[in-house]
Amino acid sequence: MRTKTLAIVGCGKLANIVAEALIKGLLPDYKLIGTYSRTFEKAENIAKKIQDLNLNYTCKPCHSLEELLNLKPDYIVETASPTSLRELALPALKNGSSIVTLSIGAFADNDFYEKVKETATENGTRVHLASGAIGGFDVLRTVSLMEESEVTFKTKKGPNSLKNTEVYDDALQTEEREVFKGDASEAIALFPTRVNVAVAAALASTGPENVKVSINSIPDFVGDDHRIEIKSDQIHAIIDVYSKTAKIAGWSVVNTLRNITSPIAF
Ligand SMILES: NC(=O)C1=CN([C@@H]2O[C@H](COP(=O)(O)OP(=O)(O)OC[C@H]3O[C@@H](n4cnc5c(N)ncnc54)[C@H](OP(=O)(O)O)[C@@H]3O)[C@@H](O)[C@H]2O)C=CC1
Ligand SMILES: O=C([O-])CC(=O)C(=O)O
Repeated sequence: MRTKTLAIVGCGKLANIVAEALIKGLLPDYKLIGTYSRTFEKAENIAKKIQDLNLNYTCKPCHSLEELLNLKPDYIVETASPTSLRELALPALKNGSSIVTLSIGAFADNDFYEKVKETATENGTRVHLASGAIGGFDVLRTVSLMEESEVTFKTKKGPNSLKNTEVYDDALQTEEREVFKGDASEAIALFPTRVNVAVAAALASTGPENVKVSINSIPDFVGDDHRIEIKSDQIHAIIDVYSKTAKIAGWSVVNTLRNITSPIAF
């Protein structure tokens, strides 16, 4: 398979996991040719790590999305935010770049989701939703094809990860509480960068307005636990993923990129 060119948008913690995996040789089918982040130095940091390898290509830190798109990467890894995905998806897909994204919450907006599908189809490009901090998209999608189902999504978080949201108050440090109950669209509207996983599970199954989401704050809880349950006439499946940190989400991008070029796809 021809080597694919790759670019990264949003050069924070998860992007660095992807870059380190590439440096370790885990993404042999890709050349990382460009980086872009709101803070230029962060794009430079990753680009420098690649340049220091003295490979036969250049990794360019970009000052704007437009500059990055001009590099015409085959794939763009988006590890910035749902707002960033909204900004880049259509221009990237029209530019001939497929996208691997973690900011799946942006697709809770059905009009945007449909426009993305249409644009990708028209331009022969694709959007890959990385599994992030959850998994089981295969079983969710398969059951949804088979028959009607009900899907619930229950998350446990520590109170500190809810700071700077409107549900946070200091009492959460000592008392367990359900801080949100609603559907996946309402959840991402309230927590724009914290429940991409709920929208991802919903898109893989019954849709953001049909998946019932519950978020529970537990004192001293470290990490996140996401429990997805799908029930239909024939199937009852539970996908429960605890992660101490969000690193699994960065690794899921590496896994997705490997799957794209692998002769055996999972
Ligand atoms: N699906 C999933 O399971 C998960 C999804 N996520 C998603 O992944 C994203 C990245 O997570 P993480 O790496 O931990 O976060 P970080 O904050 O460490 O990194 C995000 C980076 O993207 C940059 N950025 C933010 N907005 C924009 C923008 N509009 N244009 C360009 N750059 C931008 C940030 O700005 P700057 O350069 O100024 O620092 C920062 O460097 C999260 O926002 C979340 O949406 C996260 C965890 C799990
Ligand atoms: O890390 C997690 O558990 C989930 C997360 O941030 C997201 O879905 O945006």
